Amino acid sequence: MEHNPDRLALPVGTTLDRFIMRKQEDFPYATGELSQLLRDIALAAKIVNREINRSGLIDVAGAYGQQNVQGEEQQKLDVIANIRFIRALRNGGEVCTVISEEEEDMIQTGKNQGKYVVAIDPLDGSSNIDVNVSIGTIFSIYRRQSGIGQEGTLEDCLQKGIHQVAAGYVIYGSSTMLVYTTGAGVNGFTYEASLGEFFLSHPNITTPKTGNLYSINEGSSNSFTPGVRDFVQYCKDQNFSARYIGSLVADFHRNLLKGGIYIYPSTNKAPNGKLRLMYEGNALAFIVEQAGGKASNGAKRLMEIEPSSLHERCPLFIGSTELVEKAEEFLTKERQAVSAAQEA
Ligand SMILES: O=P(O)(O)OC[C@H]1O[C@](O)(COP(=O)(O)O)[C@@H](O)[C@@H]1O
Ligand SMILES: [Mg+2]
Ligand SMILES: [Mg+2]
Repeated sequence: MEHNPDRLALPVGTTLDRFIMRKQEDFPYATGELSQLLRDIALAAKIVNREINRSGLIDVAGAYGQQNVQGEEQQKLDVIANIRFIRALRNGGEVCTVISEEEEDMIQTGKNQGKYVVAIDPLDGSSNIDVNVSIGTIFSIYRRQSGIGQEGTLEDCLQKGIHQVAAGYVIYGSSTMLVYTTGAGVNGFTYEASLGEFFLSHPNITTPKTGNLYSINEGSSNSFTPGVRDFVQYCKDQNFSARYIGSLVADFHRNLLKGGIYIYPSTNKAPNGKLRLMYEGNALAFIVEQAGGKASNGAKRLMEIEPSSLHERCPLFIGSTELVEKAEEFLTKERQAVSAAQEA
């Protein structure tokens, strides 16, 4: 944000609700359901924000004692956030079906008139909850393909990222922000807890074409493929800074604003990487592209991957266009070397 010495004297500004309403006025034939859906998500985000803020004081921190569908240890806040977002989406009435990282199957809201399907990672970076480090929520919104009046179908849920009508994330950090796109740029809103409102703080976010930050879990470097290893070496040769929080939302948000690349590659342990296409990858890919950046699985545009299951994983290379393209160059060389070896 540009420094403005008068800023402190200014009123806080445009609320998220007013911003959504103004955008709605740009589309007089739109019915307002998507706008209402974004408001429902913002409401759930405020509730989850409250739970996170006081998690050290009341019994909502720590392990829940069960594993989710991915075989990962659930934290109490994973479960709470999942309940809160699903409840808000069900009560809102615009959504027929929700898919969540925390749920094995589709969740039918019972609102069969709803035109939309939502994919959500209710709490991202949950290993950072107990240590007061930034965590987040990630969501994608799709228009249903099946006819109104019945439950949403698997086909409604398994759409390519390019079909998202909106996507966003909430970062619960040193301040709480909601960042979203409906395909006409990216805007960020900062939460003012005493007023209970998100205010427009980062209008028209654009990401730098390049940057000097690289974010990858180098603890797994023994199982990186040669292309990834070479790209990481390239980053070091350029004297880039390594930054890795371990909460995708927080790592992504920093790089979006400052320029850089985030990588979660395929490794020996996780041949398709760790991140989930439907709950994490596609939403951030839509946002980064709308901000002028790029997202890829190393071989193709992430949003063009045809999903085949709700919880499928994908390698992720996301951030400043020049850096993602550079990483893709190294991966292309790796693939060429593999096929040359196979032919020999
Ligand atoms: O510890 P690792 O393997 O680097 O994993 C960190 C990544 O895993 C995740 O925590 C997965 O998200 P969840 O907390 O939603 O399961 C990402 O947010 C994060 O970037
Ligand atoms: Mg996550
Ligand atoms: Mg999660």
